[in-house]
Amino acid sequence: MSNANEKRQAGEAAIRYVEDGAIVGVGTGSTVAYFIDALADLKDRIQGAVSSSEQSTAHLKRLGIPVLDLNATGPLSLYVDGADECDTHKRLIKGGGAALTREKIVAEASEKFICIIDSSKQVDLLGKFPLPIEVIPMARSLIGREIVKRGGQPVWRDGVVTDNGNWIIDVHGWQIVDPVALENDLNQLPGIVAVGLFARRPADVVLVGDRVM
Ligand SMILES: O=C[C@H](O)[C@H](O)[C@H](O)COP(=O)(O)O
Repeated sequence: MSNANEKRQAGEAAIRYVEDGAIVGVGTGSTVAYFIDALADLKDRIQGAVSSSEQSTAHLKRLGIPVLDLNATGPLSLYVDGADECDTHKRLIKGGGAALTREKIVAEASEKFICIIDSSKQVDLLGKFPLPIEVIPMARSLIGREIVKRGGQPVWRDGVVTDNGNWIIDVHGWQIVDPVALENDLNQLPGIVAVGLFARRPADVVLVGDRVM
């Protein structure tokens, strides 16, 4: 079961990685919400944030933190985000909140990725949490069939439209022994926008509550 106290501790602990003058990449979700709250106390000491979702953008703006365009900022020094699962190599499943594609873009643009989680997210093997995949709507069935060929059970997250206007398929039943190989394989399929596996680009630091993993 997830632990709100550990999420808050992790969100607040991540603040120690924020340097004066920084532009901070900001993820999405309930753990990141604690980070955004804490970041507001530093808003006069940073240039602003690059956001990974409309939800985080609204939260940042509400607290008076400038939201900047990644095309204008160039590379970022720091990205802070939560996860749905994290293995011992800091490889992640993300996308429970459907924000995976923009999260992946901001993570890729950032030098350091700090992942903030509670202890319920720690696993030895990724895959108990259904793997979210963002797909172009017309490719939903095509991708569903490709997933079945690979032994997964695809479930359309009916009614959910991502910030990019696409759909989400959650894949149940995969025990992900080689996350890099699966990520690379799925990335080849036309119609997949992004896979919620962060294995090619794992986190650099994982905070479980206020403790470095
Ligand atoms: O799409 C959502 C994101 O990947 C979140 O970072 C992830 O689902 C974890 O969210 P939470 O901190 O609410 O558990």
